[in-house]
Amino acid sequence: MMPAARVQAAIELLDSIIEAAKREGAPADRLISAYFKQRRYAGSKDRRAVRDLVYRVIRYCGEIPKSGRVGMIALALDDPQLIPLFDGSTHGPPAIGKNEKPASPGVAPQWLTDALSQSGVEGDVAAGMLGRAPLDIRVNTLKAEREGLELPEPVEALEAPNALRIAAGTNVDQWDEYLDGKIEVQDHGSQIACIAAGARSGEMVIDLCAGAGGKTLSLAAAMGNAGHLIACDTDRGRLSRLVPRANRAGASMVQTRLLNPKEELEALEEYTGNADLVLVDAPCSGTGTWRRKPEGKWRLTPKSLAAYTRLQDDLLEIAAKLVKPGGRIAFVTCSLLDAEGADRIAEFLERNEGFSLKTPDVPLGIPHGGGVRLDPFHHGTDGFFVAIMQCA
Ligand SMILES: C[S@@+](CC[C@H](N)C(=O)[O-])C[C@H]1O[C@@H](n2cnc3c(N)ncnc32)[C@H](O)[C@@H]1O
Repeated sequence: MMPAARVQAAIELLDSIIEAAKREGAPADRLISAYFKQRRYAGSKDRRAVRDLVYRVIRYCGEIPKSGRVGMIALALDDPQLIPLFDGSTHGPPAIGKNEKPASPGVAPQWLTDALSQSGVEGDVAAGMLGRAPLDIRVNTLKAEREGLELPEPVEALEAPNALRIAAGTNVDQWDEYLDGKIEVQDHGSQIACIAAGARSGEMVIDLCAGAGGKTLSLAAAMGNAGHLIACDTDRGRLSRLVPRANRAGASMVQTRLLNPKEELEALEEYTGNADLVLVDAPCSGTGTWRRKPEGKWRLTPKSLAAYTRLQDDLLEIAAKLVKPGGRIAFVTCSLLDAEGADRIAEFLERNEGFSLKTPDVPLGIPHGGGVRLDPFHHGTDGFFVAIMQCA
């Protein structure tokens, strides 16, 4: 593909990403894969270049652009090398018209930048949310130790005791060490959140929102496979992906339980008042994961944010019923909005006088809103809020 054709392809893709963001359609990475499946003539360099342009525009524009073209024009005004590629050639975009209004640059739509700013996220910290994510792995201590583990590529040891960072884009899932379950892909921030939860051997632990088990496997390793670890979720597909991962990791202690929304406690009746630890890794807006899915800033609405916060409250109430006296709740969201962190905790503690905050014992993070916060700018991790509440 000629460079101008790549720009035009990126504009077309942006149009579909913008449409999908408005009507809760497919995420950008899926739309990009589908686009190239139908255009086999595009080689790997073309795909990489188009993808890169698409994500640069998404990162660059704050408000959702009116069209892919005005988004690309905004980027071109910031990167003049792109301007001559609006050349009107057969497969390229028409020249930029004098009256064409470019999309406005920014971190996120105004309502979200305001909410972030009220949560203490501004300037470099806010801009850092749209950087590029590294690739972090966790050494699975059920099968290996970080010290002395030989891996095919150079790695950097991080603060979490089993965390390593490697070059983004490395295909670790083809490494023997991955296939043997000695390593897992897990963001450093997610590893820190599990450390904060402090799961110990022999405990009764409920991972209430286990998904495909990213944190479950980390908890199983911390527990040395001893005790009880119940991985729950309302999403059958995600839970079913957890099972082979647990097998590969040798996490034989993990039991899964599929929940029905609004009937979670019925399914977990036998554990009521019995858990040493309930991890609530709650569904959230994902503002802390914009490095991986920057279009998330265009997909979120005040209404969907409010729905997340209601669900977070409900899940915390469920956790409060499961935990035993002296036990604890670890509340985690991958969000930097106080609405999904400090505010949820404050309201929970108001409703539940028997619980008190415990300072998370973690090697990284900034105390914030009763818990700790991690962010891409300060810590090079995804954005996370983690709080621990102990039952009297
Ligand atoms: C942030 S994700 C969990 C990620 C996972 N813990 C990990 O580390 O990979 C939140 C999960 O909550 C699940 N969920 C949504 N509503 C739920 C509910 N009412 N009860 C339990 N899980 C729920 C979602 O299906 C989703 O998998």
